[in-house]
Formats: sequence, structure tokens, C-alpha cells
Amino acid sequence: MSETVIRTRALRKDFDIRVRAGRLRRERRTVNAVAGVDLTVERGEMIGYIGPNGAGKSTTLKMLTGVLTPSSGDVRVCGLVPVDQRTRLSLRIGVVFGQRSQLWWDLPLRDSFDLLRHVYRVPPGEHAARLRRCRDLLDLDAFLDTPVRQLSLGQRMRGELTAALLHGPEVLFLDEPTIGLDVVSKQAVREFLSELGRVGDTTLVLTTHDLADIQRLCRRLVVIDHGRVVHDGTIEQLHARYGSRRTVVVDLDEPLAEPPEVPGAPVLQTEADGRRIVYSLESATAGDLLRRLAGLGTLRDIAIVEPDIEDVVAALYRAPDGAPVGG
Ligand SMILES: Nc1ncnc2c1ncn2[C@@H]1O[C@H](COP(=O)(O)OP(=O)(O)OP(=O)(O)O)[C@@H](O)[C@H]1O
Repeated sequence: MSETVIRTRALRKDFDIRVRAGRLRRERRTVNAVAGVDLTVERGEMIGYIGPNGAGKSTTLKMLTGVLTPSSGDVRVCGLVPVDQRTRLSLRIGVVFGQRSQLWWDLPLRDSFDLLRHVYRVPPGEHAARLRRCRDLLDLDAFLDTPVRQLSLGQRMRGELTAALLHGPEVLFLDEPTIGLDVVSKQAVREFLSELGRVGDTTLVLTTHDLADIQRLCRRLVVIDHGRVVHDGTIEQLHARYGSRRTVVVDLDEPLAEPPEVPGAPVLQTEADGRRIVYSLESATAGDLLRRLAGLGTLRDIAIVEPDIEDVVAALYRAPDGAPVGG
């Protein structure tokens, strides 16, 4: 049976700021950073929370974790009101915010983990088992005895993830966990999180600008723009909603006078001096296209290309508030 672990209703955060209005004058202005977000997340879900710069992602996460008080609306995480019950909540959630560290800068990583065991009062057996798992999956052993300030960004991030998980949180909030990481660390972090997803008892809220993270890890994608949710559903639903099409790239040995017409699959472009034709699969299937092209003596190769999530999301960010884009 599903169980709701995060629930927000009409959640808002407004910031009053002062902006220059002329050489000496300053004006007060209100920024609606989060402008009425309704979000329900069930236990074990892994959601990607994405949006362009300044969309309100970090502000939402800060309200969910009790760092910021909402201007209005309701928020509950694990049944608790984050700001009012922040200490109790901290035992049940794990947080990795790129800019902020929970490790002790001058201590070896191993000592930070040990201190966290005391902070969270984790029984030694449980702590050891979780640490063992993180050491194996995140390859920590080579730098466990290195002071945190000497770690590379990728090593530190693997340490931060471990630190966030040692008390066995029910919900993990990750703000840009792979930003700036080298390929190996990025892969280690993604594999680790996807393993966490397979086990299925940790709920994950992930904000990132790297859509490959989302594609690897999250079935559900919540897109926020100007403080409002503009999409909440699977990646496939996003493609369907915005009319993303698969394309078929056809390579020929010799160019044809005219690209063959295929009903339901318009030609998007021809390339390589007419030796490559790119079709868009609208109402036609890949099978229809193959049958139509099979008799061509000059056919060399065919590749089906899935729609690119980057393209849809870029179009979504460019669209005026919540307006449909494309197809
Ligand atoms: N403490 C603050 N005081 C005033 N304005 C703020 C404050 N924090 C955030 N904002 C504003 O609120 C809006 C949302 O910011 P937020 O950091 O939540 O966006 P974001 O989606 O996390 O962006 P990014 O992808 O750049 O991290 C922005 O316009 C930002 O300038």
C-alpha cells in the first residue's frame, strides 16, 4: 500500500527584496520564488525536480527540509511540519546540498562518519553495515583517511552522500549531486542512487540540471518554472504532451533524385549530399518506413533515434508559463 511521505498544498515563498530604481533610490519588490506548489510523493518514489535557473527548486527544497519558513500553504514531510519539528525531521531525512557540507573539514572522512554516528545516535551495528555498503558501492576506501579539505569534489560528494545516509533516512533530498563531477564519480553516484532506488525503501527528491541523472534514476519528473509546477508525470508523458517524435535516420550508398515519400513520416532533412535522409515518425511506425524503403537498392543502414529529453525540456523552459510547446 502506498504511503505519502511528502505533501505540500499551495506552498508559497515570497522574498521581499530591494532593487535599485535610479541612482539613489531603492524600491521594494516581492519575488514569488515558489508560487503555489502542490506536490505529493509516495514512499519509495524517486522524483526529479527540475527547472531553469531561479525557478524555485532550492527554495522548495529548503521549505521541505525546514531551512526556510513558507510564506503560506501547507507542507508535511514524514508527517511532520519541517520548520516546527526540524530536529525530529532531521532524524528521518538526509540532505545533500552542493554548497553546504556536513563533513568536518579538518578531519579524515572516517572520523566525520564516526562523529555522525554519535550525532544521530545510530546503533554501532547499523552504522557499520550502512558504512560498509557505502564504502563498497561508492569506492570510498582509497580516501577514508584523507582530511575532507584535501578531497576532490567527486570524492567529497561521495562522502557527503554517505554522511547523509548513515542514519538510515526515509527521504533523501539531493540538490545537484553530480554538478562538476568527473565522469567516474558521476557514474559512481548515479549507480549508487539507482541501487538505492532498486532496494526501494528510500524516497528520493533530486534537483539537477543534468537530465541524464533524471533519465537514469527517476520515473517521475516534476518541472517547475517561475515558482509553479508546469509538468508532473513521467518522461514519456512529457514527450507525449509536447509531441516529441522518434526519428529514423536512413543512410544510402548513393543519393536518390528525391527522398522516397512515406505517408505519416515526413522528411525532416537530407544530409551528406543526399546520402542521409531523416524521417520523423508521426503516424507511421518504424515498420511502415522499413517496408517502404526495403526495396531500395542503395539502402545501407537505418537507425531509430528516440526523442531527446533535453530538446523537450529546453522548449518547455522557453514556453510562456505552462503553455504547450511543439506538436
Ligand atoms: N534569500 C533570498 N532572498 C531573495 N531572493 C531569493 C532568495 N533565495 C532565492 N531567491 C530568489 O527566488 C527565486 C528562486 O530561487 P531558487 O534558488 O529557489 O531557484 P532555483 O530553481 O534553485 O535556481 P538554480 O537552478 O539557479 O539553483 C530566484 O528569483 C531567486 O533570486
